[in-house]
Amino acid sequence: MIPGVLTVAGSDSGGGAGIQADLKTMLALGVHGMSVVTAVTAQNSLGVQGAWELPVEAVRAQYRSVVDDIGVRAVKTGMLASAELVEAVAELIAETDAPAVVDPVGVSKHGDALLAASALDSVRTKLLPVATVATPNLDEVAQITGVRVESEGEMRRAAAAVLAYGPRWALIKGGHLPGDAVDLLTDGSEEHWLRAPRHDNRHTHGTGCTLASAIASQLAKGQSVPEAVAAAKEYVTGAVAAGFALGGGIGPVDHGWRFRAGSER
Ligand SMILES: Nc1ncnc2c1ncn2[C@@H]1O[C@H](COP(=O)(O)OP(=O)(O)OP(=O)(O)O)[C@@H](O)[C@H]1O
Ligand SMILES: Cc1ncc(COP(=O)(O)O)c(N)n1
Repeated sequence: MIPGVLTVAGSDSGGGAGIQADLKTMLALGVHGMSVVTAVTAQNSLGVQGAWELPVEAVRAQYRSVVDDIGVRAVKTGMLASAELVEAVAELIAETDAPAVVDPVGVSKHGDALLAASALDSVRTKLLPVATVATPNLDEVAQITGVRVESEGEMRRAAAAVLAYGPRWALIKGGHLPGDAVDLLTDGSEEHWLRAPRHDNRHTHGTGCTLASAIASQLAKGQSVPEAVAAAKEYVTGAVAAGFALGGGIGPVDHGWRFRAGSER
């Protein structure tokens, strides 16, 4: 049976991040991708030109349609836009018997807000406690916990601050630090450092969404959290290496890099 994975996230019209990145990642990793759209963005390689949230009822209905009939082996969350949506999604996850990967998306690569400032408290107190793995980048760590990380050594303190809100595991993404692309995965007792060479490629739109969806896909296939994160890191590293120009700004990572390996693009 092909395991089903559900993404609860915003739509990126440019196809590089959000729901579109999630579904492409799921296809590439051999699971059946399903989606709950929380918001629609008008977005391209230059930034986010507009964003519209869906009513909470529309989000609940999509989620229930999928879970009640088809069932899910893992859930991934991305852009949730408002406190109301964060709380509704946290309640739905709490009722679901499947691991949840929470990417607490705050701002886009271009600095456009994808989460209201008034929703931060709901992320801390409602969403993080139901996460199996939380995957904040360093800006999100600072917003959520107040801990500012400027070197690899400080990532441990950031992880402890995130774990204090209750996720089972924290994956602190060091993609924004100079040097190797280093992430720290920990549950407070085990510690796994994931290190990959930094690819000098500006076309990295969608890295965070891709990594979180890849983790959810691997969990759905039955891997443990450390195994799933290691496999997801390898997938996102290849996708960043193959990221390509599209439009006039930051292009997307290549979700199909493994299909294209050895063939002409
Ligand atoms: N230039 C790069 N080369 C290799 N890996 C990278 C690069 N940039 C980011 N990564 C990796 O991509 C994953 C996502 O990390 P990042 O910190 O970029 O997340 P994010 O900030 O949520 O994404 P985004 O910056 O797209 O919003 C991490 O595993 C990170 O180490
Ligand atoms: C709808 C939507 N969701 C999320 C992101 C962040 O993207 P990422 O952190 O993967 O680059 C985005 N730009 N747009």
